[in-house]
Amino acid sequence: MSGAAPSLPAFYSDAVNGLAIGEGVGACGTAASTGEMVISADIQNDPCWADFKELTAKAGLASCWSQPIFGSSHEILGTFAIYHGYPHQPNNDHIAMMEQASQLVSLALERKQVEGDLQKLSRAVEQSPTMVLITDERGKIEYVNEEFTDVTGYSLDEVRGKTPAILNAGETAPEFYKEMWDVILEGHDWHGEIRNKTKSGQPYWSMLSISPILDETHTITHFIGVSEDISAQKKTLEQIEQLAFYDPLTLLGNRRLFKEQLDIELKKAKRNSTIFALFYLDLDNFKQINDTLGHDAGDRLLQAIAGRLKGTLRQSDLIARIGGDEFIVLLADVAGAAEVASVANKLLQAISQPVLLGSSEVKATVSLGITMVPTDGDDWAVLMKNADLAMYRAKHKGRNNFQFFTHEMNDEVVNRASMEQELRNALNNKEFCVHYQPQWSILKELQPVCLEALVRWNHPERGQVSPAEFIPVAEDLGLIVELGEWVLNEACSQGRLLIDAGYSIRMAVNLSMRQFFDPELLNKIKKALELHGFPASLLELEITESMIMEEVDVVVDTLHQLKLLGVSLSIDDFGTGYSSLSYLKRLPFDHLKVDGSFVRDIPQDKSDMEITSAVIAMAHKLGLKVIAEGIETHEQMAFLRENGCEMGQGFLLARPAPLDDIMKYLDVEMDSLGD
Ligand SMILES: Nc1nc2c(ncn2[C@@H]2O[C@@H]3COP(=O)(O)O[C@H]4[C@@H](O)[C@H](n5cnc6c(=O)[nH]c(N)nc65)O[C@@H]4COP(=O)(O)O[C@H]3[C@H]2O)c(=O)[nH]1
Repeated sequence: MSGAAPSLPAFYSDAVNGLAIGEGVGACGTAASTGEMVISADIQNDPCWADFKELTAKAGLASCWSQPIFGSSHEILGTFAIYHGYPHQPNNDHIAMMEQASQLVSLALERKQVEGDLQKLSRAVEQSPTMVLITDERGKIEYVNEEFTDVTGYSLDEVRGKTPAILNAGETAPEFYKEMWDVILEGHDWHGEIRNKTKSGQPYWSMLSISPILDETHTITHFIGVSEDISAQKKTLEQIEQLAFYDPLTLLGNRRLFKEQLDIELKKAKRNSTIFALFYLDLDNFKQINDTLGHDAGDRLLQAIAGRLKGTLRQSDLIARIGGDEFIVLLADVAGAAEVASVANKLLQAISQPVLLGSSEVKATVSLGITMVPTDGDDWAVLMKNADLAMYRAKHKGRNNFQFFTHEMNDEVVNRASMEQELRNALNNKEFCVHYQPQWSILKELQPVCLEALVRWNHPERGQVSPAEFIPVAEDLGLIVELGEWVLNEACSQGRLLIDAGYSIRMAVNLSMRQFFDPELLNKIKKALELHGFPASLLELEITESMIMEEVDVVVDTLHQLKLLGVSLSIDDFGTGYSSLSYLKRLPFDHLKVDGSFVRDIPQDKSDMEITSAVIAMAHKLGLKVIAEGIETHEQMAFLRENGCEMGQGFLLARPAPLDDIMKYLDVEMDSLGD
């Protein structure tokens, strides 16, 4: 309770102030609590004053009549009370007077409350952190708040009587405003984002809500606009979008953006019956460049490639970077395959021009797969798969070329899937066997010095499947580790049988990439040697040149550990990789096998002959003996001998065959073949 009573003693008012209302808390407390008039004609004998007898006696108050004051919604605002210094019972006139007085007080109190509310409201609007603008029904500005002035630079005096059109940045179409007015004039609220400008002409994004204010006859009297400057949020959103849809390194679109754009292009092409082409590009030697020149150089190369793509293609073509060194291009609205092929050629040309990365000049090439839309498909997943398959075909065809997708490529994938399944069962079903091909010393007398173990798959329906076909699949599936171990054991056990029969000959076994990087490799080799009692000195492991280019440190370490076992090592398919001389010098190889592809065209291809003789000379400088693969003719043999190649292998000398068939070469001197 709090009281306002100028004629009551101050100590009395102080004592009463702050008391909780309730029955028994004097006449006023009881009236406020019950909503009924309370007449205490004799305070000293009135139970509701029991706790305040002394206080009232001290104040000289003997009677109190208290009437509740009701607000317009019949809520109790307070009480109106009359005290007397003597016990006093009111008559009807007194009661009527009390009721009238309380009504008058109610009016005064309510008015004060409304004024207070209005004041609070206007202060809230004035100091609101959002912009508030009020116009009359013709759109003439009557009021703007401080925030409006802060953001736009316009004071109320400057804009009063003008329309909000002064804020129009001129970047929004008139139809937009027309639609907005249609909504508001219908008496509805409108929300939206519009581009405004400040007094100094600075454009900004405004998130705006406009509400018409209606009177009791539902006529619009005013409009109120509440808005916020959302330029900063917009900018953040744009940045997020940039990150979500663009590759920060090359500033090209990313996979997500490309997919969206492709969907639009697909619909367009369908509507207009046009065709377009999808290119999938993969850098051929990116890993090598990255590994040798570092990631910064790799990044700059990718930027350079992106620049070349942009420089070669039309502005309307879409380009995206969708992975580390993978780009994708959509060539919109093309006339046909010939045009597409010519663009592909131009791209290969542009990309293969040398790029200067710091002080090194690098030549990058790409393998490019092409799929045509809608001929090859009309859906993102299918098209991507097609282009990817075609790109892989381009890789297999020697890189730096392009290939169109064909449906046969798809069939191959299906075949491969079934081969995967069959391969998984082949070991258990004992469908593999090992053939051996002798390697011969060729310089003086022709003598078999080693037998290379070559695995064969006797497929129950397809007959013998070439290892060139199934080894890569076994490698991908990881099955090669188990298969390779089986071949190793076969070779050691057959080698042991040969020793027992009086022929001590080296057995060469191919190691696949997965086997080479298998942490159990050394243990497995030791175990095989022990199990079959085959001496390490007679086991040769063939490791391809491409394998030693992988994780350099692991390779060097593994090769040295193998060497410690006592086995000999040969570097296979030499000439097909990119190994550097200084690197080779660090590796403990015994033999180097010149790849058959160089031997094949001797003596027709002069450059192959030059390469072969250079490789032989280089190998000798490194202290390695050379084995030439794929010798098929006497001319080849003569050339290799002239160039000092110590050993040879090929159909001219012996084809791979089961060990029983190979035994004859071990019995017979073969001098006659050499001439
Ligand atoms: N045109 C022609 N070819 C000749 C001639 N002399 C030998 N060849 C073939 O050349 C391949 C030599 O083996 P590679 O280069 O290690 O190439 C091998 C090797 O990389 C892989 N491979 C075979 N067996 C195994 C194995 O047990 N483990 C692993 N990891 N790979 C194996 O499969 C590849 C192909 O093996 P094959 O089909 O047996 O093919 C063999 C052999 O039959 C010739 O005068 N002319």
